[in-house]
Amino acid sequence: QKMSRAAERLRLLITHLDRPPAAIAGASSGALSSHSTAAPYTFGNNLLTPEQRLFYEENGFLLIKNLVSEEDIDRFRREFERICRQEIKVPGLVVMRDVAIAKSEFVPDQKAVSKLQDFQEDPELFRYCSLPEILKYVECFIGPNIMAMHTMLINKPPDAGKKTSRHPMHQDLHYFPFRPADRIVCAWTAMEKVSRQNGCLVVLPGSHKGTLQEHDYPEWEGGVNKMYHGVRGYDPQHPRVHLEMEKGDTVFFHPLLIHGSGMNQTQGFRKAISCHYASGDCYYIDVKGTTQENIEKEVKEIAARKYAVGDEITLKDTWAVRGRLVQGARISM
Ligand SMILES: CC(C)CC(=O)SCCNC(=O)CCNC(=O)[C@H](O)C(C)(C)COP(=O)(O)OP(=O)(O)OC[C@H]1O[C@@H](n2cnc3c(N)ncnc32)[C@H](O)[C@@H]1OP(=O)(O)O
Ligand SMILES: Nc1ncnc2c1ncn2[C@@H]1O[C@H](COP(=O)(O)OP(=O)(O)OP(=O)(O)O)[C@@H](O)[C@H]1O
Ligand SMILES: O=C(O)CCC(=O)C(=O)O
Ligand SMILES: [Fe+2]
Ligand SMILES: [Mg+2]
Repeated sequence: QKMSRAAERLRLLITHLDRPPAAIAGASSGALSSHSTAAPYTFGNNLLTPEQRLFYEENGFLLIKNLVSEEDIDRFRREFERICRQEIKVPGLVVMRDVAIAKSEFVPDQKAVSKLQDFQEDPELFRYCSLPEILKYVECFIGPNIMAMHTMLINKPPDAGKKTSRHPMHQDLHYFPFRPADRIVCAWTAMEKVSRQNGCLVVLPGSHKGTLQEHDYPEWEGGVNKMYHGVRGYDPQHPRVHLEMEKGDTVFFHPLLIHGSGMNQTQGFRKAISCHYASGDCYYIDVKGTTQENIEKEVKEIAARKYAVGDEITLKDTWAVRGRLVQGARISM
């Protein structure tokens, strides 16, 4: 059988150097030595086609059409609405409002909620993180031991006129005190059609091959949401790709991939659900003295207020309590 060009290129890239998942399950140090092979960002386990694998290696993301069923998405949407109406209370859940309305009167309605974070204690929403169709792809990027570390349901509101619905270009690794980066992946599923009009994801292809950059609040006149840091000195000339997606389409992306989302110029609330996964054999790092110190400071301030704890809480603690094993073994996380 004749190989496609992508398959041939990939074969040349990974000859003799591939890491079969079986070998990794028993030898975690091998799994963790990132960039030790010519195809460092993926595992060859026969799910990804050579074209898909090469695409992720080169671009740092992979879009899979129609991965999550309409029925599941409708269930997540109904659960989200129940939470907004305050019919259920979920331990640990963060309900975020857009900065443009943060100081106005609260109404228990989805119009007041721009994002849910940390829904790991909500069985219905957390079902997303354990969906077999998601996990089989996650395994291609981070191996068989899988922790769900960070969960979000984003309800990007119609822009209130100050462009605060934008999410500045950033690398998710800025928020994570664990490594290696190559054993972390985000799954992001569109809960409805997302387009440039309602603020789809925007990515800089190939940026995952760079290093973690300095992040800070962008200097935006209309205001910026809490913790929405952007890469410093963002170059608007860099080629961007807008990821327009249909309901159920899912993009997997690397935590160093620079991405953001534009303004929502429609009257609808643009919904997506996502989970960041890390390998169970990742390890925590101390971010002191690194570019991540500024976000650590903010996280600690919020944790101190929310849980009335002092400086003894570490950034690592805030992650270790939220992480949930969804497949394989929890080794060092
Ligand atoms: C990879 C991944 C991690 C990347 C990302 O997700 S980047 C974004 C990360 N975002 C987050 O982690 C969410 C952070 N947000 C939160 O923790 C919460 O929404 C809070 C900002 C703490 C507000 O929650 P809560 O304290 O329950 O709300 P309150 O209504 O009592 O407001 C307290 C003070 O915060 C202000 N506030 C609320 N929402 C926002 C906002 N969106 N942007 C900026 N400031 C905000 C609010 O005005 C109030 O301020 P003061 O009255 O104390 O001056
Ligand atoms: N100074 C900046 N720093 C960081 N990110 C930025 C900056 N300016 C814009 N962005 C981000 O770049 C991405 C694209 O922004 P933009 O507002 O152009 O959206 P868009 O979807 O391309 O809209 P349009 O169709 O109007 O061009 C968004 O993620 C936005 O938040
Ligand atoms: O859904 C979006 O707008 C992007 C959110 C995002 O990138 C994030 O919260 O890290
Ligand atoms: Fe992000
Ligand atoms: Mg624009």
